[in-house]
Amino acid sequence: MPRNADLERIRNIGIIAHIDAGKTTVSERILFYTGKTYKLGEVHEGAATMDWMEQERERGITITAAATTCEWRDHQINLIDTPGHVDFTAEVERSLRVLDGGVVVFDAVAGVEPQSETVWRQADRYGVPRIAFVNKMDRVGADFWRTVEMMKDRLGANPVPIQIPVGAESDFDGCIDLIEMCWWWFGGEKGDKPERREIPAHLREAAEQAREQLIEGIGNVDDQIAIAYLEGHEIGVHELKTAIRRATLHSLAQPVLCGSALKNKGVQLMLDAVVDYLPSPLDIPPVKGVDPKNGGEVVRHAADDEPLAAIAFKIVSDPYVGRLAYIRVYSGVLKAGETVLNSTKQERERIGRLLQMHANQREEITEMGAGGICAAVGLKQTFTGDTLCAPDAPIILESIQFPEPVIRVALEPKSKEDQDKLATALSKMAEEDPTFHWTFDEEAGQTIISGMGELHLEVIVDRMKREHKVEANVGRPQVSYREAITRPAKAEGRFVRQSGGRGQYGVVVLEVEPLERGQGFVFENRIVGGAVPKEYIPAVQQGVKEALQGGVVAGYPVLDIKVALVDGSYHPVDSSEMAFKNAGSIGVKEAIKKAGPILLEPIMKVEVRCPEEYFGAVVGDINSRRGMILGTESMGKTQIVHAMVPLAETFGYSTELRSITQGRASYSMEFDHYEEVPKNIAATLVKQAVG
Ligand SMILES: Nc1nc2c(ncn2[C@@H]2O[C@H](COP(=O)(O)OP(=O)(O)OP(=O)(O)O)[C@@H](O)[C@H]2O)c(=O)[nH]1
Repeated sequence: MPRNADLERIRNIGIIAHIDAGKTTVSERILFYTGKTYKLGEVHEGAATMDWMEQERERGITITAAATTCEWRDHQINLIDTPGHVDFTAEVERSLRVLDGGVVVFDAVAGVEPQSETVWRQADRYGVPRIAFVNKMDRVGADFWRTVEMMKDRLGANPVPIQIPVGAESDFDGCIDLIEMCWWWFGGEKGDKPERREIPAHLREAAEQAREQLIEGIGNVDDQIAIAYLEGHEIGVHELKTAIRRATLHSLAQPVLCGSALKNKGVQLMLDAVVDYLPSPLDIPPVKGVDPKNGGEVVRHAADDEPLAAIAFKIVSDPYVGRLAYIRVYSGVLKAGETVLNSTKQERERIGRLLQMHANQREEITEMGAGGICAAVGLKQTFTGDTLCAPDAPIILESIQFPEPVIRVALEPKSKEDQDKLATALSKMAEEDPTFHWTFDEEAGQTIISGMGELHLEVIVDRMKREHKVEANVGRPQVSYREAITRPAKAEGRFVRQSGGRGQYGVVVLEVEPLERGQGFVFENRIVGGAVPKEYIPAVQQGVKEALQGGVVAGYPVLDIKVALVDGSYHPVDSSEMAFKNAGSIGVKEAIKKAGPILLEPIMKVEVRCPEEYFGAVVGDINSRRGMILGTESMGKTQIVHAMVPLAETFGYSTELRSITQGRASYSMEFDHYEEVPKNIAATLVKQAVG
């Protein structure tokens, strides 16, 4: 049996956190203690097993989410490593889509950082139950309780510490378990010999108080504990653990643990908590989808005897086996050698081999049942987010939504040979990463790549050079502006050529109106009485859609617009799809011109942390970048600045920040929303576009 645990003994979890909080180190320790790796790799010396890609090793960041299987206390844990950097949101989104529970790792010195905030909100959206691990308790400035308070303030979470630290900073010496009321001390060279000890006398009172708080915290969200508490009953270990599990599964509370992954302290207790408090596939609601035949709702339970329903959540091109698709099975059994239906594409696909991935080895398996995660070789047409199901019981599961790229860079291959290799390389990378797009601009003879931020594209260019051996000149990063309209308008689009022979005839009347931000494009057919015959309506829609790719202000794509086809006329002989398509394009451009078109630019949410003495310089610099300060906070001697800054003004920010703070500040940045470009700047952009 590949999925060598009963369903209730499976945990599909992700380690999620801000960059540098220690996810990779924590994951490494997990694999060590669960016996899958025998050597502890030091992340930044490049030995870490999870970070297998070359740049990940060099940069010390985890870019690709890898699914890894390990065992703990007779439970199978499928560990999905997620990247911390916001430029890789797609990785986080897709992981959250298939996780059942999360371990959120915080740095005890930095507390709650912006990416933890973003991921926390994403996890809320997907209803993922969480436990928190306050890592780096050994660092100078580590503060367990401050991190717990920040979880309340910044995340609106309900953190309930189930441990308290013994000592802090260099004196950090294990954790007090508030449920069993004992001290866990981590002996052995690798912390692999935990020892259960009496709580030290000087911490007895603090532990009693913290246990009281824990019971109160759980009592606030759990009636059984509330009643036992009010009636003054002694609450037993089992009773308390079950109540914590209930509260965690319903996302009413988040158990908080502490430790130091680097110093090998606390990780085993965190694994215990994964088993004790995070959901099995049976604890999450049955998955829902639609029947592609009639659009009706279909529900699938996590059981092997239900029809197959699975989702492909990651495609990678693997150096050994080629195209590899990571798959989460929700119901039924996925079998090697069988044909399944890709219901998203309406294509049948044959599963070649199935693999279970461990950090440093892969195991060939014959099948994977409900609740499991594995990788399949041989799928040709399946992409991220596609549903795979039984051909006779089709279902389409909700796909994974990815944001549109906001930044782009032009590439010019150095030689003819590079030119040929470039397209192959970029196609491969775009297949793996849904937030990375590329196009070839015929007019300029340039290849344009676009993505979610400067770092995102830097990594792509790096991979292009190293993995695919393509040499290219890289242009300066450019903002992907958008266009939108500000008021409704109406216009006619005529495409009429009738001078001898068979002519062209298509006339449409279109109404446009602005939609709320994020709504994209909506087309409505309001023709009554056949002013435009039915068979030409898809052509009109197509013409409109193509025209929206290049707006009237400066040629950028038009967003958030509703276009209604309200009237028109046709000719019995001269009308054609081509004529109506052209009429649609002309009509929508005319309407947009009258609808107060504007240019929009991406605005980034920025958080900077710096020592007090640099606060003025940091704020001044943000102001000079058309930034808006949203607020500031202090945390000890560190100042935290929250701001919104247009993407166009953020290029090269890391270098500038380093120079004004002598390298003592850190920042994070992510796309937040689009806003109108100020008139004077828009005028320059328009001039550039025209000229
Ligand atoms: N002092 C201390 N340092 C730690 C601890 N855990 C991790 N680190 C260090 O923190 C740095 C970041 O750790 P990683 O494990 O790479 O963090 P990450 O969150 O995976 O980072 P990304 O992959 O870049 O998102 C490394 O230098 C680690 O050695 C800890 O418990 N204590």
